[in-house]
Amino acid sequence: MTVQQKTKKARTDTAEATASAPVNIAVIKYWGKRSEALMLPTNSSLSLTLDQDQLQSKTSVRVIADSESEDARLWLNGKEEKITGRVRNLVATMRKLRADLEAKDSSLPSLANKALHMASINNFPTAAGLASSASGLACLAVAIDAALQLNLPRPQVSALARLGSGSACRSLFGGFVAWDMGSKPDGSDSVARQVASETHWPEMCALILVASATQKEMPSTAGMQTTVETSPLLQHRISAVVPERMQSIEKAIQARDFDSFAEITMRDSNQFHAVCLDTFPPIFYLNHVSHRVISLITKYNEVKSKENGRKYTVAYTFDAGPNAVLYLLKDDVAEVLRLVNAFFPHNVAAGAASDEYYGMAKQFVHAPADKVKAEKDLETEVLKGVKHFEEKGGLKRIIYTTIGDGPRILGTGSNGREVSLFKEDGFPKEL
Ligand SMILES: Nc1ncnc2c1ncn2[C@@H]1O[C@H](COP(=O)(O)OP(=O)(O)OP(=O)(O)O)[C@@H](O)[C@H]1O
Ligand SMILES: C[C@@](O)(CCOP(=O)(O)OP(=O)(O)O)CC(=O)O
Repeated sequence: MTVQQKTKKARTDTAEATASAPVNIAVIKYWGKRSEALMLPTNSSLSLTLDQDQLQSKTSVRVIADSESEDARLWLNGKEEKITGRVRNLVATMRKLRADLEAKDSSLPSLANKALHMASINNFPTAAGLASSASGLACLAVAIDAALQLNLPRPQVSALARLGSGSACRSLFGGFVAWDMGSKPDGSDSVARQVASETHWPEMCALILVASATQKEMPSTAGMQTTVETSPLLQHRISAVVPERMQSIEKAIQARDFDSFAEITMRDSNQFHAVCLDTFPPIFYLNHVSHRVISLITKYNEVKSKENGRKYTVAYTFDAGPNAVLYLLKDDVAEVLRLVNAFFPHNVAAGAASDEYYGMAKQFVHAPADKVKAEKDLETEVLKGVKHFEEKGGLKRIIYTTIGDGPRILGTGSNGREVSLFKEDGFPKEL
């Protein structure tokens, strides 16, 4: 082998990258597209990026150097998946960007027309209303960008991730992220941007009450399409509600004004589910457990307000599924968690072991002795005011997390061997 051949081989061998990306949970919900082809929304939205140390997608992408074909293959959680039209589009668009670079500079390794292997894992339930498509597609776009050595700026990777799933464009940034709907027909002004970084409001955190970890009946894509076609309430939401809410919630975030943030968040979740009910035929994402969570939080906010003078201590929000995401400040987590426990007692015998059920939330479960009496009184007052207290049935798991950063490149080329999801032969490692 000549020196030149060796250099070329070494270069093409390193065309692999592994990335991780976070989940984001919206407080102003995206629901509806004005262009399916360009993945453009009917309204702006805003989300909080959750810490990827708790919830994350991890994806490796490898360019198969000695391949003759332009195959693209995807393994999700260890199983090969059929590639959807959207992922195909994402891959084709990114390959085209690489081909343009190679056409301009013939010294670049040829990566654009080689087979691409993609492997991804989620460390939480997939397609269960926990925004796996957001972290998953964001991660894929970041890993392809690195594997194809495109080095695109984050806003451009965000726009590419959007082709895979709308909400994914927000997972490209940490902290508080807006997706401005834009108005141009080509979608060039429909972009995500960071409103405030993950360090802006360090007290903000989230408790996710998992009511179901199974796949939902109506996927978001199909659900929102039917809503756009049939719901008059959606039109009102788009024109008269969201524009004002986007401005108000951005202001609340900048000012760290939890009362305003919480009220807008809960109202927007309520309206999103009202729009689902206004869809014909109707879509139901909330279940009885979700309704019980709403009653509990509403009562708790009311009782707590007399004590701390704040209008709201906790804000709930629900995506396209029954799981509740509670946004609250760190100092209130322990009390809220113990209240949730009193309302939804965790039955170790019937469910997951305690560690699995609570995860990181376990640190908050036991009340310090000096708080026991005060908390018991508050608990009694809240619980006596909430209906359905005696009912059985409850939560599958509780996840405690904070606000986190955007995607991370975990390794590239031969420096990424240890973190890679691939074996030497370019096929996924056993999980
Ligand atoms: N890590 C991943 N890599 C690539 N694609 C993924 C990944 N995780 C999820 N997906 C894709 O996203 C789909 C799930 O999206 P869906 O919108 O149905 O659920 P969700 O994102 O969990 O819920 P929601 O967006 O309503 O909160 C999966 O079937 C898969 O096609
Ligand atoms: C309820 C939501 O979570 C809907 C998310 O929808 P998706 O982004 O999953 O839909 P597609 O763009 O069709 O892939 C609200 C939100 O995240 O803003």
